Amino acid sequence: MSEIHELTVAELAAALRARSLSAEEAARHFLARIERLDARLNAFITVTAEAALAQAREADARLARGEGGPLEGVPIAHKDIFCTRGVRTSCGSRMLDAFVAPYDATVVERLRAAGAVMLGKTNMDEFAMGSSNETSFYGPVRNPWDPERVPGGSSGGSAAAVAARLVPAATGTDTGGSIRQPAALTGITGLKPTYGRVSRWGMIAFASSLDQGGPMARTAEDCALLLGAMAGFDPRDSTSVEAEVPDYRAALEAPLAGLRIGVPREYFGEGLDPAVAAAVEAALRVLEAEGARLREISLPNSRYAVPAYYVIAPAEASSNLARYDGVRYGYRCADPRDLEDLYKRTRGEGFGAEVKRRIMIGTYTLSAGYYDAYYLRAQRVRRLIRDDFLRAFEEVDLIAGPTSPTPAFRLGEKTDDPVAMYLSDIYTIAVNLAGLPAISVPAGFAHGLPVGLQLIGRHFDEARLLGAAHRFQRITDWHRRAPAGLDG
Ligand SMILES: NC(=O)C[C@H](N)C(=O)O
Repeated sequence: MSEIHELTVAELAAALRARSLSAEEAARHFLARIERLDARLNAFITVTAEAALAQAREADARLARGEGGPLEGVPIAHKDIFCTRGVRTSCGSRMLDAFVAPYDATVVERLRAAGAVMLGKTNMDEFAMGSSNETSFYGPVRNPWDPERVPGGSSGGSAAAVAARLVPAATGTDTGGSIRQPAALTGITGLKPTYGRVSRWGMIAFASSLDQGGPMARTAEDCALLLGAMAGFDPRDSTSVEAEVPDYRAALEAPLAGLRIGVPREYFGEGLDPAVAAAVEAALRVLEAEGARLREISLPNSRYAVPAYYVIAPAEASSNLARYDGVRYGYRCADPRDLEDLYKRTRGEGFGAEVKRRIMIGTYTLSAGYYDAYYLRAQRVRRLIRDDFLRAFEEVDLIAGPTSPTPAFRLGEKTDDPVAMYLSDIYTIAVNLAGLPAISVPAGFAHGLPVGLQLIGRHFDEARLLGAAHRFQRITDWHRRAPAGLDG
C-alpha cells in the first residue's frame, strides 16, 4: 500500500472498510503530518487531536461490527466558517477569536453522520472576504507549491492542507470563487454546488444569496463522495432545495463522447496569463479527443459580473455583519463608556481592513438615494448574467474555461490593490450570481505552478460535472502531482 497520506478518500474508505488500516492509525498519521508540516503552511487555525482520536476509535468500533457510513474513519478538516460544537469557530476574524460554537453546522453534522473524523479547522480569509488568505486574523497561509506564494482564498487553508496531504479532503465555501480559485492555485479539485444544494445552516453568513458550501479534495471521485454526504434538504435553511440527492459516485463513469461543451469567448480575453491559456486549451483538446464536442459560445454580460458582485456581496455582508455588536457574542472592547462607544470600538477593533471596506461599500450602496443607482441595478445585471448562462445551456451541456486568470501570485503582491485582488475571481463570480454549480480540476502548470480548468454546469447538474471531471482525471495525471520539498 502507498503511504497513508497519498491515498484518496475513496481508497482510504476502502482500506478502512477492509480493515487493512484502522481509523486511529489514519488519524494519527495525518495528525503527525500536520504537527510536522503545518508550522510552514499555517493551514490550520485549530487542530482537534484528542477529539479526532476519540472519533476515530468510535469509527473503528463501528467498522469492527461491519457498520458505519460511507466515509467511516476518513479524516477531514472543516473551513473555520462552519460551526463546530464545543470547538472555536473563528471565521478567520478577531471578532470570533474566542467564539466556541454551541452547535454543529448541518454540513458538519452530515459528514460526521457519514463517518468522517474531524482533525481540525482550517485557516481562511476573514469572513471569507479575500482571494489570497492574507486577510485572516491568524496570518496568511502559504502555498505548498511555493511558500512565497498565496494559496488563493478564501478557503486557502483547506486548499493548502489538501494539496500538502495534511488531510485527504476538506470543506470550503464559495461566494465568488472561494472554493474553485484556491483549488486551482494549489492543484486540487474543488466543487461549488448549485445554490440551495447544500445547507447553509451553521455556516457563518457573508453574502447569503451567494454563499454555498462544498467539497475540496484531490479527485472528482472524492468530491462526489463528500458531496453525497453534504447535500440535501434541510428544514433549518429556507434556501435549501427539496430535491433528491443523486448517487454522484454512480454517475462518474458517464462517457465524454457526445458531450457538448461551450467555451466562452469572454473567458480568453485580456488579463488571462498566456501560460494559463495554453494549459487550459490543452485540457480542452484532451476532452475533445475523448469525444466531447467543443463549440465557442458567448456570455456577453461577463464583464459586468465583478462590478455587480462588488455591490451585491458587500450589501449583504453589511447587513449580515451588523450582528457583531459586542452585545450578543463575539469580541467586545474593554471598558466601553456607553453603548455607542461599545459598538464603535468593538467593531473598529474586531474587524480587519478588508471587512471594514466591504461593510462601508455595502452600507453606502444600500443607503437612501443610492439604493436604486447601485443595488437595484446590480440585481438587474445579475439577472442578465443568469440569462446568458441559461441561453448557453440550451445549446451546450457544460461550459469550460480557466478557473483563475493567473497561477498563484506572491504574498503581498495584490494587498495594496483591491481591484487587482477582486479580478482574481473574474471567471468564477458570474457562476455564483447565477447560482450554478462549477468545479475546478487540475489541468497542468504555468510557470511551474498549478492551473485549474473550470467546468460549469446547469442548475443541479453536479453529477454531469463530476462525471466529466472524473473522466478527465482518468486520462490525465495533473491531480496526482504533489508539491515537492515538503517532506525533505
Ligand atoms: N468569498 C469568496 O468567494 C471570495 C471572493 N474572492 C470574495 O472576496 O468575496
